[in-house]
Amino acid sequence: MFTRPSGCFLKTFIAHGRCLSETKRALSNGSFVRQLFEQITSTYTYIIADGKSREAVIIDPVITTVARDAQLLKQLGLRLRYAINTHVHADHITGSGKLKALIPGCQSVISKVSGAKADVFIEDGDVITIGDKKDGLALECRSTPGHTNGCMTYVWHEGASVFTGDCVLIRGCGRTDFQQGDSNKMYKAVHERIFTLPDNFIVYPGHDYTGQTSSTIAEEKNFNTRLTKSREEFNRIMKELKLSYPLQIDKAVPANMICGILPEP
Ligand SMILES: N[C@@H](CCC(=O)N[C@@H](CSS)C(=O)NCC(=O)O)C(=O)O
Repeated sequence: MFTRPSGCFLKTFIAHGRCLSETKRALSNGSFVRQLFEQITSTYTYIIADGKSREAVIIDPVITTVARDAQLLKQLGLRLRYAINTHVHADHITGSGKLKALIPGCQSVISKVSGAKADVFIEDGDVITIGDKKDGLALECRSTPGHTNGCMTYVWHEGASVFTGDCVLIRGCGRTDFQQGDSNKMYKAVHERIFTLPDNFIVYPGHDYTGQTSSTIAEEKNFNTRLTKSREEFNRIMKELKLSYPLQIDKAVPANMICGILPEP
């Protein structure tokens, strides 16, 4: 049974006009989402905590901000169970390997399709649970290929929240021009697996380059500048994006295939 979420927005630290750490969704049972920002690659990391057990997961940690994240988990009295990646990132190295080394009991998670190393491999329809088996916190895994083949979107139904990684971004979407990128697959995945969620669900993206932090399904269904178009128009937009390659792509992709564990120099 789902409980009704009550909105609670608590800004904790602001730098350069951007909130670096913000509690977004908090439920009356103590469960919450904390959004954290990494400034070099404009990446969002999320801690999702189960209020009752104080167990937590982290989505898309970045290697350079692992110390910050580990300290916050400690301060909040949270036991990290899973470091989850939405996909094999091309712009930054994942922090999941480093978090595993720092926090005993933490396991890394990624989709099986990604081909990357991890402790736990997930597939479409799997549910990641923490806390009590019956009334703990549950994240549904939805395969949403297009940016990469192995992209997963995570749905926290009880918190009316969806973590879209580099699939749906606020008013935009992830690029589809490398790493098995495919705009047809992305369009289908978004319309069938993300835009079919209830309108009030909060969309938490993997990045934002314009200073925004979250959106909703209703907003993106109405105002997304790419995904509201026809499939043909969407394909044309994605083909003509002509973005330069991420600066760290050559070291990030190979490192992320092995959980962000860098070989000794
Ligand atoms: N300049 C950044 C890379 C920016 C970029 O390509 N972002 C990706 C997600 S990370 S692979 C993307 O999909 N962008 C979509 C868009 O429309 O901007 C860097 O050098 O790291």
